[in-house]
Amino acid sequence: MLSTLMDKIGAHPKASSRPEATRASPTISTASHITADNDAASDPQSLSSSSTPPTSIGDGASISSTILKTEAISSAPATPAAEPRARSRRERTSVTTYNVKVLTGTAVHAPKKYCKNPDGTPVVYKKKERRKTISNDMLVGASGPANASTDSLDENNDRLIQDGIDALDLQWSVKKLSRSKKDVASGATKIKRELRKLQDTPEFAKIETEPIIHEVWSNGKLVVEERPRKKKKTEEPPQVEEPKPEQKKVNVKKEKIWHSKGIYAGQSGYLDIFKNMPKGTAHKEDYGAAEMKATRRSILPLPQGAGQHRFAGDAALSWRKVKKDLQDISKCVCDVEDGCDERCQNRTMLYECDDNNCNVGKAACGNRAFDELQERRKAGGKYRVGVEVLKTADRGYGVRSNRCFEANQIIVEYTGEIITEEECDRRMNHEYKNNECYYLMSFDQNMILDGTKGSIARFVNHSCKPNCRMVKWVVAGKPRMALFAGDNPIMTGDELTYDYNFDPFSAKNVQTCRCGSDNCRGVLGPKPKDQKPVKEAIKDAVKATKKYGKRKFKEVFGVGDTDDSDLAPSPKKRKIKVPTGLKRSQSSASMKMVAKDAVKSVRKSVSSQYLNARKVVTVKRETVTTTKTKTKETVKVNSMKTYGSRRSKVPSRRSSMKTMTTPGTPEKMLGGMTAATLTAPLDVLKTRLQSDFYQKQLAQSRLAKGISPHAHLNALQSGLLHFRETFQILGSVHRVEGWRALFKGLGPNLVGVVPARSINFFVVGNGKRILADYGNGGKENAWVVLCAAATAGVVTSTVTNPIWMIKTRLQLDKNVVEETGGAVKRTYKNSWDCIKQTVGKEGIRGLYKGMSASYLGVTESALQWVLYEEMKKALQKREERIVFTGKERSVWDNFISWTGSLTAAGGAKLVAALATYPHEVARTRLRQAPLENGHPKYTGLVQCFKLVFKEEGMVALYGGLTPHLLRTVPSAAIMFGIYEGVLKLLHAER
Ligand SMILES: C[S@@+](CC[C@H](N)C(=O)[O-])C[C@H]1O[C@@H](n2cnc3c(N)ncnc32)[C@H](O)[C@@H]1O
Repeated sequence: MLSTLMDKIGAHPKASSRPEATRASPTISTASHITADNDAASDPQSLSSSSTPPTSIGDGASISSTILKTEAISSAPATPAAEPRARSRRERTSVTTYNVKVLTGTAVHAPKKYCKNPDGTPVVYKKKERRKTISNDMLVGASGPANASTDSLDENNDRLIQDGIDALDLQWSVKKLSRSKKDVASGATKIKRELRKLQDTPEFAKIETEPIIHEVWSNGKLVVEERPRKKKKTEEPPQVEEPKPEQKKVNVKKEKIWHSKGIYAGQSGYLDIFKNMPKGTAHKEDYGAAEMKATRRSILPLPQGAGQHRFAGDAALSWRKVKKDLQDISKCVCDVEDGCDERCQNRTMLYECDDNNCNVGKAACGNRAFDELQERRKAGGKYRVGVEVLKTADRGYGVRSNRCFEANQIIVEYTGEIITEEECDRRMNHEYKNNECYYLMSFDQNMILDGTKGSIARFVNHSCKPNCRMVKWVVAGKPRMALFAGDNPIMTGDELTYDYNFDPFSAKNVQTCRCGSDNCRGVLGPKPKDQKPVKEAIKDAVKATKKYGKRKFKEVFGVGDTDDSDLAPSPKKRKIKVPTGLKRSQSSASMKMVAKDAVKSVRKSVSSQYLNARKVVTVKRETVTTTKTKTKETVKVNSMKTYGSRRSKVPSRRSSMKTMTTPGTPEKMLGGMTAATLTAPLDVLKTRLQSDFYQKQLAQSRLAKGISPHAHLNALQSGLLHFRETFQILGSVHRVEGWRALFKGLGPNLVGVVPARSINFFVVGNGKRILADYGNGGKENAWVVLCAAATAGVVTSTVTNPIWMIKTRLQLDKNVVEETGGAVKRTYKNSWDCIKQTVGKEGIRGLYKGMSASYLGVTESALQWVLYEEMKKALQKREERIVFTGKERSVWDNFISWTGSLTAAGGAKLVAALATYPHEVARTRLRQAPLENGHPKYTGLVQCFKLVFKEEGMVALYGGLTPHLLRTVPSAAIMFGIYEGVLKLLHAER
């Protein structure tokens, strides 16, 4: 405005050079306001023209913006006419002064017309006085002219002050202000202290202290730009930083402690199980010390997989990926109207439809259960998930629904870690060795699905009348397992169950079923076979399989193993428990084997293989009850105890393992002693045939009879001759020495068999565990078994060699028997005499003769153990195949089942003996210790082998093989047979 005015009056020297009019023009006007006050004396004209209160937005803004003022000031050079001289800082601060004047109504502009002397001449202020205060300006002025009309001046002053008060929006009136006319006249205006205080505040002056640096108006709108960054004070040349020595970051990972077992293992979210329980319902004894600690402290639930299986250990490496092109070989042929219903080939084959194999597309397809489940999970919420864990009265934990499910609707996926059998074994022996319940289920490709860190589905219990079923599907080429509602809908609160179709494999593993249904089978066992008629769906499936070649019929359903009630055939589920007690002595390999076979069979179907030692132990402890009801009651009490307290007196799996490896159980002893007694004559014969005395006698007899020596015969002839001679000697011993001679050395044999067998079992059993634990990461493989067996052989030989030494000498005693007047004179009267004579003549070392050969014989027992394990596995697999296929057991099957162990034991011994026999001959000769020219003939193991081979040929190194085989093979068979038989009897009773 000022500039415009100046333009008009021609006071602006370079009007044309002024920057183009913008919204900043009010700035200029403001600047004019600023100058107005201070230059009032020098330029009252300009002051009067520019001292109107702000009336426009621009003005207002200008008043309230110091920045604009600052800008205006800084832009002063562009409008030199508006600022004839440089203003001092002091002047700029006068803005406040101006505003106060305006506000109080004492501003110079307003009273100009009044500030005249009564004669009409303008009042001339003394500069010094004027600078005192605003009021003083007026007051000084007012007191100036002596002839002023005091009344009119008072009136004017009052009005001016009232104007100011009004401008301030204060609820004051001039009259109320304690100001007397006298005061006014004397220039001592008393403005309230508060008002005076306010005068110097920016708020009072409506000045915004917060700087608005960039304020741009465009098209009538305010555009606020971002504040520019502060400039660096001084721009320093970029410093070349010296490379710092790399500090290695030590990643100190805080190790979390997870629940590895119990209800919260694997669940998402930390829960305090006692928190929300009504008072009195949380019993510590129900949960066990570990769980209590875990929930009370910061132990977290195990991380739950995102609904997917996870590979653990080497499993991922061994997993065969299904080739995409193979699985997507064909699409279903459904119509949109069908919506992939029961007739959908994918559905029949338990393949979930997806974009690759579905003909109708997602919107119309009704065969995307896992997809539906995923959507539900994604949406989240307790009720969409729909399941929760409950604690049952007598079956441990269980799962119930907390929403309704339609018939056949997917409920929850069974997820967990996919592990190899070896890993499974390791976990069983290490991580879970103290656990009472295992959640291991046979899965696919010989792998095990370990649900311990898996989904809640692992808690689903068995029922003989289930409301759900567990089905394995192939989803996008991967096997997945889920619990589906049965043929009826499920209501909120129902406990979810499915038929485990549990195969206990052995009577001792049978668990009592407590499902409480009217058709309860009484035990957790397989479905009765007559309940499984072949269904139309299976036939369809067979057709479909043939047609589409996706999965073999057996792979999908298992042979004839379907549930009548199932629309989609229910695959067979199998549960196997840990063999306990002495059975364990067959090593955990048999458990592994069971798992393995189950897995293989389950490739056909779903197999659930829960290994539950707790129940086994419970069942084992039960007393024999005659009626089913009574059994149930007994079991209930026992198992409730077991469930009730994890610290119950019921032996844990660990203790059962101890039993398994403890030596000296009656079964073993009885087996070993019976075998030794029955085969004693063969043992005598073998020893004699191994000795050089008998070999010499036989050679002489052959010479006398004109029979060619073995060296001149072919293998067959030599074998036949060997047999004939063997049985001739057997007859002659009986004839010449009497039947008692056939049992020479039985005493030490019976004495020795107990410690020998016990030590062997003990060392093998514990050796395997120790070697696996400390040398093979907990895995028990063939090498572990071999090393354990070798160690057992060395220990057993060392401890028992004196016994066998005495036995051998007693058996060979015949060669020094002399007939003297009808009386039989023998070298040794009995075992004790033999010991005395041996120690007396040869010292204690005499008792350890032949020990080097015995050590060599360790190879035989090691080989025997390994072979036996392998054969047992093969037999077990056979058994499983029979059970899984559900075929009728033939006589042959039963025969194999009963004689399998005998055959395995005998077979293993046969092969091992044939492979290592020469050490037996060397051992007998070293123990026999014949003299030649008054010196021991055989001085060491190698010398013995060489000499026998040189003097008598290779055949002599196999002397006594026939009776040895005749004895050891049946002996091994009898021993294991009696051992297994006694076990069967004992457990059948239990
Ligand atoms: C996979 S677990 C199920 C969850 C288990 N109840 C728990 O507490 O962890 C399987 C075990 O639960 C027990 N169980 C399940 N259903 C049962 C039933 N109907 N009767 C008796 N015990 C059952 C058996 O001990 C079985 O070995």
